[in-house]
Amino acid sequence: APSAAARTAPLTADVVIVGAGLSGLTAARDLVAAGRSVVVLEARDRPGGRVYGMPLGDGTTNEGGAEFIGPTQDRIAALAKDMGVDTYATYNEGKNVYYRGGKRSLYATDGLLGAVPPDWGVVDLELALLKLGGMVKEVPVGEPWKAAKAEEWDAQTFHTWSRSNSLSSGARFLMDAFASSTLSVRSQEVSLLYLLNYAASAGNEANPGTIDRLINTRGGAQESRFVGGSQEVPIRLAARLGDIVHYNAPVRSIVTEAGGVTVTADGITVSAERVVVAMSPAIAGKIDFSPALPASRAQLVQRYPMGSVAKFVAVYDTPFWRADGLTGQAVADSGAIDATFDNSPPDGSRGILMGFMNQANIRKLDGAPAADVRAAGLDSFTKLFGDKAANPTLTAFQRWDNETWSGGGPVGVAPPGALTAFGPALREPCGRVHWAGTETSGYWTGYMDGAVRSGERVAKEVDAAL
Ligand SMILES: Cc1cc2nc3c(=O)[nH]c(=O)nc-3n(C[C@H](O)[C@H](O)[C@H](O)COP(=O)(O)OP(=O)(O)OC[C@H]3O[C@@H](n4cnc5c(N)ncnc54)[C@H](O)[C@@H]3O)c2cc1C
Repeated sequence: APSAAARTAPLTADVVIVGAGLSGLTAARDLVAAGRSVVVLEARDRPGGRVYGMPLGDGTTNEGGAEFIGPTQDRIAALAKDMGVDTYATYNEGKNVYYRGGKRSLYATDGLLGAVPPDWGVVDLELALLKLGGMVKEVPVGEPWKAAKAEEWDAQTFHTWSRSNSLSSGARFLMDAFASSTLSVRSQEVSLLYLLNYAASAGNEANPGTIDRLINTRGGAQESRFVGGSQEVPIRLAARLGDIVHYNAPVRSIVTEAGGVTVTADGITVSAERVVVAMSPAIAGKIDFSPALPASRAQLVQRYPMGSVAKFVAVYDTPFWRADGLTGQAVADSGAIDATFDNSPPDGSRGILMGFMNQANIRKLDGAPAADVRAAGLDSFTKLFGDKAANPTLTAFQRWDNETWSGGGPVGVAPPGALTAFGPALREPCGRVHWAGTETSGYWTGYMDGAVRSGERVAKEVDAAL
């Protein structure tokens, strides 16, 4: 930690980076490598932002925020490799659990069509997804507002589209579950164009994005995990950057004057040529800019809300569901948890179940005492995986919707009308102020990979401008 004197003396650098999440840290790495002097200001007392190892209470941690990495996520993969953080396969042997209308059933994950839930609505669903997949191909990655049908698609929610393109309650439930489990919003809250772009972005320069790559475990975004937890990546990167990263330094104002910018955080002021704001639009909206930002940017931040997400985990002596022939993955239409994964360590030396509490489910528990959250989480696990789930040795819980410096998660989600009118303001620099963060990425927007890509893009942008 910097000394008190260092914290009060004004600093000077070529570039100030606001935010030590993956996007800000990556930008810092590349700008330092380009020979620029950099100061990183981070509001929290730790690096990583939405990547966080939540304490289990016994000295170990489990992923409380971002967790998985999958194929075509090349930039986070390269960064992790550089940091010496290995990956291992997400546990995916056996059957998944489907819980709908009070009925629990099991389904295979390795069928001809992949993991298809046992619901009469799936035929209907597959037809709708086929149509959706065709539309995904028409979206220019990272510039959805340029799609030929952008206006039409941005004029409706995914809910509106899913109701006019399916008849069965099963297909509708599964499409809502798709929005909920990928974006942590209700389908009513998200623009169809945003969702299409999200799928278009689930790829790389050689492999166009697909809905399957977004939702799948095997072959998709949930395929692998990081040994030691995803937080190892930002922790090691921040350590490598050393004392240019200042913690407990929430930036309050950014003033642009003729010769440069002055960035003021609690206890520390930095003068620089350029500033990179590396966070979601909604959280960037808390910073006071002088002169005021152009209206398109000032209003974008009012139209890009974060999803509502939390993770609940329970620790058991063994991953007992594996012995029962289950992957530990489930989809549910009721209870506090609507999707689950096996979050056990690589050697399976103990069992850890993770449940997502998304959108309305987590809002119901707003302000609830810890004991009530625990009871609601264990009630879900028991319904899905049986009575053995009722008696964990430890539980832990991390909600994001009331985190001051995240405001929700996993990502900012555009409602109808936002992308077509304000989308370009996501990345367009405002004078000496540049923007990073996963929300600004073309490929894998919303993911760690998108955050890293955005840091790499902004570093080039700033280096060229200096
Ligand atoms: C529950 C959950 C599950 C997820 N699962 C996955 C997953 O499995 N795989 C995946 O790839 N991604 C996942 N994500 C998404 C992933 O976490 C993000 O895409 C990525 O971490 C975003 O990085 P970022 O740098 O863009 O933003 P952030 O991580 O939000 O970083 C922004 C940083 O800026 C700081 N900050 C904010 N305001 C200020 C200020 N005024 N002054 C100084 N500092 C400030 C914040 O504290 C933070 O450290 C998940 C996210 C959540 C919440």
